Amino acid sequence: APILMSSSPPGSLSDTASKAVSSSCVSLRSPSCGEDHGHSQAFTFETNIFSFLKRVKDYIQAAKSHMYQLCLEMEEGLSIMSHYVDPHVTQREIYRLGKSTNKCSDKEFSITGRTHRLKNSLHSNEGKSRRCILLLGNAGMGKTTLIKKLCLDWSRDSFPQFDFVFLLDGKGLTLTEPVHSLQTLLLDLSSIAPCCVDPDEVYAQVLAAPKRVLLIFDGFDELRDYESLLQTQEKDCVTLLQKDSKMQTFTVRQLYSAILQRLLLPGCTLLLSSRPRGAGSQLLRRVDALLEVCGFTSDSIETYLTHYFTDPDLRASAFECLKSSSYLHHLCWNPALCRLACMVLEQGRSSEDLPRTLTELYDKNRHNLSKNGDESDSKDLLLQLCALAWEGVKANSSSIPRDRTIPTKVKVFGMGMGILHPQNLRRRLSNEDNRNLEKKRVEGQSEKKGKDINSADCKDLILVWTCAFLQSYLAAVHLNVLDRSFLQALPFQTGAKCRRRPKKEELELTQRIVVGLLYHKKEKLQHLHSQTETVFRNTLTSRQGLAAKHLAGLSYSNLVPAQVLELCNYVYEASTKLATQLAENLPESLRFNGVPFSPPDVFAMKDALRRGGAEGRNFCLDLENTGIQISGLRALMSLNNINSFRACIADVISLWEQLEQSGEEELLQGAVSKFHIHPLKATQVCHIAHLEKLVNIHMNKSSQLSHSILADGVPAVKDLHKLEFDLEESKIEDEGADKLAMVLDSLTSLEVLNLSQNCIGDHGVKKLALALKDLPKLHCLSLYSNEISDEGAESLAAVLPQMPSLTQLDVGYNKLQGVGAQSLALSLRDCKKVKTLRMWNQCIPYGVFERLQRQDSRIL
Ligand SMILES: Nc1ncnc2c1ncn2[C@@H]1O[C@H](COP(=O)(O)OP(=O)(O)OP(=O)(O)O)[C@@H](O)[C@H]1O
Repeated sequence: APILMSSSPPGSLSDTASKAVSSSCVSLRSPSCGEDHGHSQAFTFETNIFSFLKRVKDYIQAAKSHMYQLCLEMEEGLSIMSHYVDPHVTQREIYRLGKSTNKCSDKEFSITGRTHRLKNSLHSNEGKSRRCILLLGNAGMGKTTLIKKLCLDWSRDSFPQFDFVFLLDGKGLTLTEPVHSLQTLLLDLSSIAPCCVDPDEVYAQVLAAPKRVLLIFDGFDELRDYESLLQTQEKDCVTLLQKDSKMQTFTVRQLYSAILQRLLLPGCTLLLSSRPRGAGSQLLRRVDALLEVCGFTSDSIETYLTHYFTDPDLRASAFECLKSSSYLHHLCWNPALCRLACMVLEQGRSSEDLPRTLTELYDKNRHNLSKNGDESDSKDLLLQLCALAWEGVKANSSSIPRDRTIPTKVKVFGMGMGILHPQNLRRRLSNEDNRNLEKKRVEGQSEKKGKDINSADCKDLILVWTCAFLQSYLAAVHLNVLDRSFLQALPFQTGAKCRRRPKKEELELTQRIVVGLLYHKKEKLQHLHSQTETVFRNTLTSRQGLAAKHLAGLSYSNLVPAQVLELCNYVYEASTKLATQLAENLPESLRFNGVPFSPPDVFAMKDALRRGGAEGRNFCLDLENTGIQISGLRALMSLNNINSFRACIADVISLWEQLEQSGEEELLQGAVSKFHIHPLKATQVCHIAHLEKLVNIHMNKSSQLSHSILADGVPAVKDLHKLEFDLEESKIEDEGADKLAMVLDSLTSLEVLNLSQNCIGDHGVKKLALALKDLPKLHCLSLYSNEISDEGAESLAAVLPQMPSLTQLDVGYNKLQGVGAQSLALSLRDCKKVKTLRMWNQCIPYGVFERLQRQDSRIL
């Protein structure tokens, strides 16, 4: 709820409705009208307003109850009311990469690691309007569910700031006919809009107060899907749209595009959901807040299980099983996989029989699928679906193209098995339909799907794969069983140029599962195969050989960190043999900075590192900006072949605190001595506070950590040679400089300090100057482009001779004038070691700088 709470002040429809009609009120009262006449006209008008208001209000009420019904169900058989668990949502920062340029290059904006893992970060920025919110999350992480919950809450009056909520689906783009207007888009295509008695009136109200409208775009698979909508439109189309948005001559694409470009309904609030892959620089430039659904924590998994298993015995055994199967437990971080794990646990399997990989998790599930119906018939239908699934993965599509003809039998089978789901893109439900829907719900019936897909409305129905994981699994079965182009299933196949581009999620999953299927439960695959047992086995063996050879031939030094992580997941899915091969080849220094780490990623990584350890290998890990959980850090630190590591300072401190509390001395010892922060580049304001906290521990000033292991200080602090403050969107200013000055004297190894472009003024530089003389090794100091004037320059000049190692000082582009420049130059005479002093700026009077430079050539 807080996502939207602060975005606009609460109001009521009556306020805005009266505002909406007030302009027409003026035009209705003609000045030529006589008194009496005017009175009676005003009377009719007021009656009109009342009925107008009533009709719009009725529509809103109907929309709410309709939405309530449609959003109650998370997926078939699971109700939000009973099964919803609050997912972990974090706020991320969007920032510019190159701050000194004005160019808007594609790379200028990037989504970087999580800035903070605060659950309530959504409360921040109170009062700042958030007109466009982007919700990111991988497949199955719960974006749609979160949106449904939000809609459900609106239907129960939890968002008084919005009179209207419309939900638009990315799949709507498959409707290509130019027959829509903004009005029909909102009132007919919004998947949660009810039937409307008087669309014109409702639409007028929407236009009159767009600030009270929330428009949600869901079902866009990747950021790049939005990106193509943001490309500029043809001029004519824009003019037409702005002139008359009621004309039914536009395509859904044109309308979506105009809304996203803020040409239509510019004042409304937009909530967009997407998977994080694909470039999104244009979109990110337009976004005010960026949220990420990070799935379930251990606690939420427990809550989910408690809701799922109502029988106490089953629940207890499910908890027990999950505890014993570490990887399965880690997979449950993804809500869709958590649900699947529960379905497997429901079968009351013994711990040994639980899935150990993603492939096995789906394998167990497929086994249920193929039980139904006539064996050979269902096998054939399943294989046809598998082929379709692979087509979709290749085309990066989570639905079956509308022009793709498929035998009805396959459709019905797919829907019956819960593999495909029919989605109606145009909801023109009559009141009668609504009543029927309600009746069915009350009676607990679900719609008869086989009939649905063949009904007259078929052209508006689209078949969607119910789950990305399942689609990938089926595609993998296809590649393994039928497809001759098995080679496509090997990772990192594409040419050097495409290599660095992030792979589509389904393709990555498919590749993992293909290799998983090669090694696990071969009998099950053979069941789908038409070859003889010997031929089948030979094919498998030769493919295993191909996979091993392919991995052996990879050039590990050319892989980007995300690919190294992908490989770890890949081999974990496959076999011990491949895993050992990987462990031998892993680079010693593993820099994952900026690569998101989920709990299963940590598990697979740990497995690979552990195997490396068995081969006598040691590793250095960089886990900054990976969003790794503290439990994940702890798991990796429990390995004894990690030489050094770095991660978010605040998280590492929390880990130390946990280890001290639990009395795990050995682990604490390792986590302290192996941690390093050099070179440190602070990019966010919170990093200053983190450093301060670390230095306080180093100085034994922390109340939380008092262990004897820390008595000699923190090696990471002692070994910091280079410190840079390159804050995005923000500056450290005098306040930050003040804080920094307090910790500087602990950084005894510091050689390079870069504080350029940080709005530091005289006050800040005075404090810094006092601390700088205590840094025995500092040889390079940059205060380039700050706000230091003569006073600050003088305080710097005063300490310069006391800085024994300084060789380079940069105070260029500040505000010092002749006096400051002269003091610095004078002081320079006593600093034999200094090689360069940069101090030019346009405030230094003409001639002064030149004279100083002539006197001392070190001045630049
Ligand atoms: N908060 C939640 N509480 C309980 N179950 C959840 C929650 N979020 C998701 N799920 C389960 O996971 C399934 C998948 O979630 P959802 O469809 O919302 O994911 P998504 O992020 O929209 O994925 P995709 O990108 O593939 O569309 C849901 O059908 C539901 O069973």
